[in-house]
Amino acid sequence: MREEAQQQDQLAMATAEEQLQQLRSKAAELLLREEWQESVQAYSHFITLCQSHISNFPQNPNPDPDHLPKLRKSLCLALSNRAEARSRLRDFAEALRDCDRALEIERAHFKTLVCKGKILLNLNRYSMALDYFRTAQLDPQANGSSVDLDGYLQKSKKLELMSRTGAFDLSEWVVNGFRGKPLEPAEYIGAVQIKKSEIRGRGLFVTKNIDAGTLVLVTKAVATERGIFPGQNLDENTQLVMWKNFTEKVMDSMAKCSRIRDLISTLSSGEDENELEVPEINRFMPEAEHNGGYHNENEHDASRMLSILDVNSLVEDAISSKVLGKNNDYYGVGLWVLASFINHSCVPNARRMHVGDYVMVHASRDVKAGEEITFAYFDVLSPLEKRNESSKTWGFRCNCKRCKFEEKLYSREDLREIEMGLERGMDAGAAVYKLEEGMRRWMVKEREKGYLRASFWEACSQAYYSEKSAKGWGRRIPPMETVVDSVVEAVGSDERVLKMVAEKLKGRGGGMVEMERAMKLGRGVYGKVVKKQAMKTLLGLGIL
Ligand SMILES: C[S@@+](CC[C@H](N)C(=O)[O-])C[C@H]1O[C@@H](n2cnc3c(N)ncnc32)[C@H](O)[C@@H]1O
Repeated sequence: MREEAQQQDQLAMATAEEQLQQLRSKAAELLLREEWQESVQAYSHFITLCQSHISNFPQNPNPDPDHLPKLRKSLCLALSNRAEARSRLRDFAEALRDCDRALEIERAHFKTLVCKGKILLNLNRYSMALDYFRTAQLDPQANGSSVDLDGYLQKSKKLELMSRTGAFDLSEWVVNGFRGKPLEPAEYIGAVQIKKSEIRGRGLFVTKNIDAGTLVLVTKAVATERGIFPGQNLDENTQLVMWKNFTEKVMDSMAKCSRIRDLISTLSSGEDENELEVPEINRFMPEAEHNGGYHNENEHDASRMLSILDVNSLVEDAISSKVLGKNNDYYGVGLWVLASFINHSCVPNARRMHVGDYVMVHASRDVKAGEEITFAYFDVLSPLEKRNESSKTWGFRCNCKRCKFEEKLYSREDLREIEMGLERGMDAGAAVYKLEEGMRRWMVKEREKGYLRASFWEACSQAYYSEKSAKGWGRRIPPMETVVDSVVEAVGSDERVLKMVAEKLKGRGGGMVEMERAMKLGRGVYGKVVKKQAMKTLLGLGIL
């Protein structure tokens, strides 16, 4: 009778064994076929069964002494493979959990170490990724493995260095006419902190003096949505579809990652902005420990999320940004969390450059320690009234110092006369002359002259573009360089100002001073990530 029971037990074990085998082969096959979702399901089934075998082992001891270690090994490999499949589905949080469980079973499991390293690289946690690749390299399997471990090691070292120093260089890509892949940037946070802003709510501030072109931050989008539309012709329906896709992508990233949920929860939804908490900058560091502590589901109800996206999403190709090497018909929208703390100002001091899914924010002029970093949400080389209209469409009334200054001055009849004159076709040189005269009468300070010249940029550029007009007005209007320097001092470098200076330089030739002015303006527009020779190529000054 006892023998019979034993035989039945053995039969049951053999059947269970077979079932495990079959499940494992099926999951492995799905993984090989890159059917990630199905493979996750099959591995989950296998893992549950395997775990129940392990926990029932004391009641059903197997005569094979290696049975338990074999089960544990299979479980470790299954967890590792499920992590791989989950990471391909970009479900990094669950994939990391699987890696950690596999490493609990086998501390130096080669495949899991590599998988965890790759996931950490994807999450921009470069130094942690480096640690895992280094540990994997110690494994004897590393030599015979098909994994390009050296490649991963080099990549994480390079990214770790870039993330620590901000030493990015896009020059090669620029010089090669944007052929091939641009450099893959690392996330980087320069000398900045988040503080209460006099403009509104919170803002980003520099903690030390920086010069034009210095990188302030590089951060990866939570999600982007892009398309090519001939003539940038996006009808309302297309816009709606893009927006819907974009919001779905953001929601998906939030569902998968508690860190993203936590960071998005710091953003403004446009309500009571002055009362919002001021988060520590460390919270946004890619290597920051995340305690997964965000739990309030209500905070992220759909309507609040839509408001957050409405207030904080950025269009890639905008007035204060540059997407190098893009097609003219390109349109892209995205959410970059840390960049969302940057307020608008009509005297902005920063611009951004979009490379892949990353945004690089850099100073567009020299900035002093303690100053707030701002960029232009809309065109600031335009008069007050036009800027007021633009800020209205953004849902706020601009609270910057230039607007306050110009509002006070706006009651002046003679200022309005110049505007009306220009509308009626007044000669641009005459308008510039009247403006300069007016500024003397109104006792406008040197610094503030740049504000008004930026407001009348259209007239200024016409007056200086045409040699005839510039010569005709001779000494009655200031030299172009004076106007350019004061406008750039006020609103930072701008492509239109740079183009004018570069064209004059090409036309008349120029000395060291002129070239240095053009290069500094170039650094303000493109950032120091484009070095001197590449900058000359961009400005078409290669032959000078
Ligand atoms: C992307 S957020 C900027 C960060 C925001 N201040 C915060 O505390 O999260 C954009 C919002 O900031 C405010 N804002 C930005 N620039 C402004 C300006 N120049 N004047 C008034 N409000 C501004 C507006 O409420 C706008 O909707």
